[in-house]
Amino acid sequence: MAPAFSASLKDPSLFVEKSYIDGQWVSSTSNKTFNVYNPATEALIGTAPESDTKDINAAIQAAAKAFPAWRAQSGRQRSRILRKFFELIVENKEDIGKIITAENGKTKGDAEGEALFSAGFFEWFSEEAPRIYGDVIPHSNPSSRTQVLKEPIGVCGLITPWNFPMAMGARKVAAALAAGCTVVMKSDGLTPFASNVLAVLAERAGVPRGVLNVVTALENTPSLGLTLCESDVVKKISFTGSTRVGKLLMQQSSSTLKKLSLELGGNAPFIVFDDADIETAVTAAIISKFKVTGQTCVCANRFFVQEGIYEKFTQRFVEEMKKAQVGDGQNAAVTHGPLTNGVDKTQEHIQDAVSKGASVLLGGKGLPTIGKNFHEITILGNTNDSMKVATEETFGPVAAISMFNTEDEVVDRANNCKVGLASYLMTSDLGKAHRISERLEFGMVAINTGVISDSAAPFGGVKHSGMGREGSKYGIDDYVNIKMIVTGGINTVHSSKL
Ligand SMILES: NC(=O)c1ccc[n+]([C@@H]2O[C@H](COP(=O)([O-])OP(=O)(O)OC[C@H]3O[C@@H](n4cnc5c(N)ncnc54)[C@H](O)[C@@H]3O)[C@@H](O)[C@H]2O)c1
Ligand SMILES: O=CCCC(=O)O
Repeated sequence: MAPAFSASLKDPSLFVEKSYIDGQWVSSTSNKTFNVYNPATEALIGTAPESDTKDINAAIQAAAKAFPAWRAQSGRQRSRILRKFFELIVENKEDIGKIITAENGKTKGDAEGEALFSAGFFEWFSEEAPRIYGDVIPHSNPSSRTQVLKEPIGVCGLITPWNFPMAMGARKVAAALAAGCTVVMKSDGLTPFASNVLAVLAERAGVPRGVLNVVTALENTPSLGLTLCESDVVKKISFTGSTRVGKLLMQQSSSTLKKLSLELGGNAPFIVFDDADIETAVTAAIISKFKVTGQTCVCANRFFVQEGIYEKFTQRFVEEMKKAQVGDGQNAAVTHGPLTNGVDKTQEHIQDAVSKGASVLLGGKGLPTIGKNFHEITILGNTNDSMKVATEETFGPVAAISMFNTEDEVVDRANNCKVGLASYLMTSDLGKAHRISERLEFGMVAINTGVISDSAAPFGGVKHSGMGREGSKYGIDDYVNIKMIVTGGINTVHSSKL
């Protein structure tokens, strides 16, 4: 028998094959489980409970029971716990990285980077927790006073994806806990174990029982999502994933009129103007397109390169990406791991583009000799806006490059999509950078960089990319209700004049 995966960890207790409900590690009451496989080796990593509606209802009840005491703690008290949480993630980053690589496939560097990215949200929100200020507003009537309080919403249902199995949960949990909310997190069935590490470390950091509950499921995911949406006890849903599922959750939440945060799909334009610094543009393109082998929601999807720089940019981009090494993310020499689940869509998009006239400048094929989830790093030239690489998010390692001539043309083409999450523009002209940024219909614009995310920056989209913001000083707003208190009958004549 192969040694258990947990034996490869410095601290095997970080790897737990259960759900975490009301401070206990539990199986599903149905006793059903599902298997989790390494996308690189296809080896079984472990099994997790196939939780059902009874299990998630137990988690909802636990979160409701824990809410009054958690909200009653001061922001400073919650801050100390969140700070400890941050420190524990940093201390355990190597083991966390190993778990992320095993279940998601991303490389060691990306996986440990994700651990630190996750830790950053706990650090940031530990600093925000004591500063959830209200307001005092001058009333129109001189004998009245108006105060505004920001109060925690209550129990929150968090649904997270597989592409950042720890960080997308951390982004939500840290903000929710800082605000004084309690949570039920439904992790992704492909990647449940890094989410479970959050529960292990929450307990060690001193998060009281019931405040954070983590429920695992694969096939039962839709029914658990429905239960969270339809529960009157759950006051808010925060979801990261596709636009299709985000819309479904919004519909399902209408009967209980929940507050929603939806971080959904993107179709990011990456615009390179003639006056761009070529090396800056190539470096940014590599990061934004091929991070996690093209599986991030902020990955560049459509490259628009101005006529005068098209050949030079394309040639340098291809030259650099030829150095990429695709393989098992555990291997230190590997720069790009397998796809967690997107080889078919990647192939479909390439074939569609080629059939409509695109040229393959690099890669183009799957890599079944390494494993069914591997795909070559691919760059396509001469793409156009009718191809699937332009109309849909590929979520795979394909850079689709097309040429443009004028500012107006590129702004129109970039905005010509239903979604609006991330966008990138490369130029040395400051005026143009501002002008174009203001015309782009996207929640986020990156100028001369391929790195868009930071715990201090508001992350989120417009149009069909969703609503709400995560991280930053705005991130808390998604987890509080505003309460107004008006006091009347205040005698405005000072006592000395009475
Ligand atoms: N905006 C962001 O921050 C962000 C981050 C990561 C991924 N994404 C988007 O997610 C998509 C890729 O992920 P995917 O295809 O796995 O997305 P998906 O929407 O199918 O899955 C995301 C999560 O939703 C869960 N889910 C699926 N059906 C559900 C249902 N009926 N009820 C409740 N939960 C359900 C899945 O188990 C998973 O945990 C891309 O479009 C990407 O852009 C967005
Ligand atoms: O994939 C979604 C989030 C990725 C990021 O914040 O960089």
